[in-house]
Amino acid sequence: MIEIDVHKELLGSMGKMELDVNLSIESKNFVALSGQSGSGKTTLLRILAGLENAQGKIRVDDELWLDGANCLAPQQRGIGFVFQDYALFPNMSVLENLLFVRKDRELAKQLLELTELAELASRKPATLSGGQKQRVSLCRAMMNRPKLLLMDEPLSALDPTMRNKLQHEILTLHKNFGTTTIMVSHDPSEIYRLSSRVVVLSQGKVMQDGDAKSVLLRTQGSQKFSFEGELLDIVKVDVIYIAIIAIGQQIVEVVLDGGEANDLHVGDIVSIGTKAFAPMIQRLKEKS
Ligand SMILES: Nc1ncnc2c1ncn2[C@@H]1O[C@H](COP(=O)(O)OP(=O)(O)OP(=O)(O)O)[C@@H](O)[C@H]1O
Repeated sequence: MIEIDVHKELLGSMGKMELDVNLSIESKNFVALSGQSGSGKTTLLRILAGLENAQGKIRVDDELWLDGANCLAPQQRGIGFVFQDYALFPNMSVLENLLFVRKDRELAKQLLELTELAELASRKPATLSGGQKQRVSLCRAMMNRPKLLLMDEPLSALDPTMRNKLQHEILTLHKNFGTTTIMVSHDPSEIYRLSSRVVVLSQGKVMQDGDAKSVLLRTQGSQKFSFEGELLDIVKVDVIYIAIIAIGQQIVEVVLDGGEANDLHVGDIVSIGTKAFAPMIQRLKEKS
């Protein structure tokens, strides 16, 4: 069990902001940490890793990592940290990067095989692709068999196919090693696939905390589904209007009646939902 009760005054974009987080996390859980930019996600991970000071308490099983002024050094905490930018040692080979953490060749071999990196063991990071580098940093983080694995948007620089592959590898390592994992992510499908719990921060506070379905699902009432998107254009074709809407990486067209076309403006954030077969479109936020 990880018990976190930490406070720290931060300098947010709108002035002072209090990071104030109180969470209990069951061992072996996979927690996704989400929230807008500047909400305090990275700072919370850094406090857990011991890379940043804070007031309060962190207890991991029977160890106190933080207790008022007493702070356990990062290297004594049994954590693994995976950063967005890989943070590998450029002058060391893949294998040397792993052995730097712990001289356990057996474990390094096992990790490299699990992540299909065995062939690349003697290569330097500069000769690897982004996905391969991130796998190496994941393996390196597992080398000290961490109690707590912290990952700060580890897959955000990768293309969707590579993300998908690494999501499976992350889950395999998380399960095989019995780690408790906290991963910062903004990607709903990634969060849904990987996590058993989602914590959403806003302005340094926990705003939502629950399973992925209850936190992420946007459908309400009798709607069969709904997506949020940005209205890019309204095009008149003969007597009908067509809304062009960007949803994530996709663009869709929805037929509007004259009233809807008059009411909506390019730049509005809208939701597209359907009851039975008729799509409904509603403005969520007017263009500012
Ligand atoms: N040591 C610090 N002292 C004071 N303020 C800090 C410190 N570290 C970060 N901040 C501020 O705290 C706020 C939260 O930063 P943080 O990096 O934790 O946000 P985040 O949720 O990870 O954002 P992003 O998604 O953009 O990475 C920011 O406004 C940042 O400038």
